[in-house]
Amino acid sequence: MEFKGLIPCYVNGVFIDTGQYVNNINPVNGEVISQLCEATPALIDKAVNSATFAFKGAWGEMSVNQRCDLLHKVAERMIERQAEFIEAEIADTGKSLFQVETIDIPRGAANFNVFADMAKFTSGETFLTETPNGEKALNYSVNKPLGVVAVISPWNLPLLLATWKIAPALACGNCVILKPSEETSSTAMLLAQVMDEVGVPKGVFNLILGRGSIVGDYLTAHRGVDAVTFTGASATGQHIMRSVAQGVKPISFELGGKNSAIVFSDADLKKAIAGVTRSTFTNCGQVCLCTEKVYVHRDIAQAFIQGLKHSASQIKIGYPKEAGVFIGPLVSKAHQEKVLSYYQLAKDEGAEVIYGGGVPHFGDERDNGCYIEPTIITGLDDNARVNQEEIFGPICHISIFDEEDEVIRRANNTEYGLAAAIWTENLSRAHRVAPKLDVGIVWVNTWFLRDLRTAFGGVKLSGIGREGGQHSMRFYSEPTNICIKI
Ligand SMILES: NC(=O)c1ccc[n+]([C@@H]2O[C@H](COP(=O)([O-])OP(=O)(O)OC[C@H]3O[C@@H](n4cnc5c(N)ncnc54)[C@H](O)[C@@H]3O)[C@@H](O)[C@H]2O)c1
Ligand SMILES: N/C(=C\C=C\C=O)C(=O)O
Repeated sequence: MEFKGLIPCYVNGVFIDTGQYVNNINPVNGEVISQLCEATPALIDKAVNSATFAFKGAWGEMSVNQRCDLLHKVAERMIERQAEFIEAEIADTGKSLFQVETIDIPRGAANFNVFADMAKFTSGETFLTETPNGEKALNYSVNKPLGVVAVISPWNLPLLLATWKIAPALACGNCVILKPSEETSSTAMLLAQVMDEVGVPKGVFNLILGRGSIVGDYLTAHRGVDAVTFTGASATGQHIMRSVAQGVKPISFELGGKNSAIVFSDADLKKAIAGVTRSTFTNCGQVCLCTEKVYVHRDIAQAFIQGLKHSASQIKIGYPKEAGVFIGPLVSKAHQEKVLSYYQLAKDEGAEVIYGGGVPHFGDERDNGCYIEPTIITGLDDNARVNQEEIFGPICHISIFDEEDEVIRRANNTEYGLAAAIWTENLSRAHRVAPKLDVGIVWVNTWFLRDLRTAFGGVKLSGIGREGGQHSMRFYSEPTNICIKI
């Protein structure tokens, strides 16, 4: 069935035009490029029933090796079709070709390979028990899947963040219902096609599309959903927590951040400038791990600030496929307005704008898009709203510090706790400072360098739980301990 210009849902192995639509906008020029088919409550019920049936049937009866072989086939087919995935991701997000072909799509496929391998080597535990009164027993555990898992993903790294959850959930034997962001559903539809092509049994993977406040809400509260894994804003996470409370369902949350980069006087200045440029402006600042607060030691502050300003001025903004373009537009008009409101707030709060602060003028269709200038500001107090609230755009505030204990306290002065980056050539200092930062992830002399076996997630308003490696295996399964008297 051809869905010209439509992005259909995918339920129980069938692509479905629901007859109610949400526009999909190209953030480069503001034009409608397609329409996603918004799921109805009846279709969501059908998705939950199909997933439950598959969980108890074809998928539940499949061996780990058979399941994981299929997931490797999904990754293989995604790579075969990567050109289509690249086109779709760029159409929805406007992000640069460089980013999509080096991060978004390769990681989308890698997530399936890594967790398919991991599931084959994940075991239970065994204990031979001898009690004080001489009884003996064998204790062993078996890991069982949760059942039907709702995956709700954001618009900033659409394919990467959806498959970061789908892959381990399926590898552990669960069935999945994916609700991607209504801003970026195209690669999710391609993923459904790939699942269909490689023969993932119907009902194992389902795709329901539409607005989070309507479709997402109905899904998370659904009695037939056994667990929810969510990546998105902290406020949305709070709402979902209330929805799942009734059923006391397992939740895994990757939420917002207000991340610091700390540049010590003994940093390699060139590396630090390049690193903070990447950590602030990658994906137009739309990565939960991005830096929005920079603390630089007084001794190198002026050199660092001039260097970062020059580095920001070299960033090429433009069409996604234009040679040398590092960043494109923000994802939507609404998000552009949100980020611009923080640019204005910073000025109202008395910030000094070192670089940027507005909207680039192209003199063509891009002026109808959602572009924004990379921006560097300074001069605000740590407790200013701009230094406390997540902006999720290409902006950082630079503060100067003198002492190590001072900067640790200031970097921790936030309700979030996701990530931080430390720049220092003194590794004793790095090992001393990193554990004192109240975050889930610390990078030293690098940023966003990822080993998928490591714990990924945050504390405080940045999330609940960890995913990655065995952390994912543990979240997407439940152990049953069995005690046999000997
Ligand atoms: N910690 C991380 O790994 C991580 C990664 C990416 C984005 N984020 C955060 O996500 C935010 C930006 O992404 P966003 O705007 O898509 O977030 P969002 O919370 O608005 O939306 C995320 C997803 O939740 C859905 N949703 C919205 N309201 C819902 C509801 N009431 N019930 C169920 N689902 C609902 C949306 O449709 C979307 O699919 C930022 O705060 C960013 O920090 C965090
Ligand atoms: N979860 C991951 C990245 C999250 C990025 C947030 O925007 C990852 O790299 O696995």
